Amino acid sequence: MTPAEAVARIVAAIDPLDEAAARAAREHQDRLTKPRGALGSLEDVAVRLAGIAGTCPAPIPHPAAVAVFAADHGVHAQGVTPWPQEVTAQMVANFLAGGAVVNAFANQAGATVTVVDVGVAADLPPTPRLVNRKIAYGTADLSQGPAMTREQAERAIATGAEIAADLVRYGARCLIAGDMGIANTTASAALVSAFTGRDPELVTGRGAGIDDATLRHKIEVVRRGLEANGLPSEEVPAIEVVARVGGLEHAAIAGFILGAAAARVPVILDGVIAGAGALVAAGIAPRAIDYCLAGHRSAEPGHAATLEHLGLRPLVDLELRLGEGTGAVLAHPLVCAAARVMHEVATFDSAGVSEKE
Ligand SMILES: O=C(O)c1ccc[n+]([C@@H]2O[C@H](COP(=O)([O-])O)[C@@H](O)[C@H]2O)c1
Ligand SMILES: Cc1cc2nc[nH]c2cc1C
Repeated sequence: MTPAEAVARIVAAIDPLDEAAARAAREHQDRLTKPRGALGSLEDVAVRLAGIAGTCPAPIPHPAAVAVFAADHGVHAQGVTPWPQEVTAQMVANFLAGGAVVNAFANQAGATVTVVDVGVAADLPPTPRLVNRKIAYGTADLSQGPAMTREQAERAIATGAEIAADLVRYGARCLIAGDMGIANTTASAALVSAFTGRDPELVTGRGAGIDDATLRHKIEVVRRGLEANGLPSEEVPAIEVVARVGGLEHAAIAGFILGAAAARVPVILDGVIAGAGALVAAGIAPRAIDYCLAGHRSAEPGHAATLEHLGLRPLVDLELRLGEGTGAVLAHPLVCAAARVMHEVATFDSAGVSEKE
């Protein structure tokens, strides 16, 4: 099977949400011993989970599995980040040793962390916990032309979908999309601008920490990258957009979302990189976004634009700007709580509580 055929097969496996289960969940919410709507957007989460699972109430989406997709970026050469490229590989080692923030948050949430090398620019020592699916030693510089070939993008998408299917097979009931890649907020800004049509100035941020002068330069690099790649354009398909200005981790995250949707398992999105991956997934299969929950809103400005464009409401807003899946892992207990309400809270009838007059 070619990578293009693999992607087409995953897309064909994505069904719409189960409307009857979602309707039953909304009706059940309204019978629970609380004023109607009192759980705010957690009620929408419970309804969404029922539509995803196709049952009411939905199973509690536990345990969660985090996949951290790691890759490097040719645009690093443009001086868009103060961090050396080696930090991507070094942080992969840190994830594998259990020493990163995502490991601590995942331990708290009872989630596993799987690290997937889709494009790190170094050979990583093989260890049983690292999934080596390297497609290239980093992308080409998007400010000069296409970051990758269409086939590379398709392979990364198919890889992300396979990882999602594997994690579900191993018992995950909720998937979390994380990333690691020095310079990937530049590629994210280019993707967000390409898909939302917003000016690079509005969607480019400070990433892992830059001064005002470097931010101005980064905005110009994003602008040059879009121009060099003929974007934005309605005529360019989403796979081609991620191939031209995205990263291998963005493409893999898009595939991971498609894979979660095909398996009818909820996927919690992290920050601007996962969000940009979701824009790609939406361009390939719009209904895949129905299987997504926005874990948090990142401080990176392109993330708010992304969530608005996708119509997703973030569960947590703590001004995080780390990536790795951290914001999504923090939201996982909230998603589980929303589901648990539907199993355990009494109804007005069962508890003998009088209803509003
Ligand atoms: O998730 C986010 O919204 C986010 C915001 C800022 C930075 N990051 C992380 O920081 C790295 C990229 O930052 P930079 O400045 O090198 O583009 C990459 O590893 C991301 O996971 C992540
Ligand atoms: C130290 C460090 C940790 C990270 N985790 C995700 N992106 C990161 C970027 C840096 C620089």
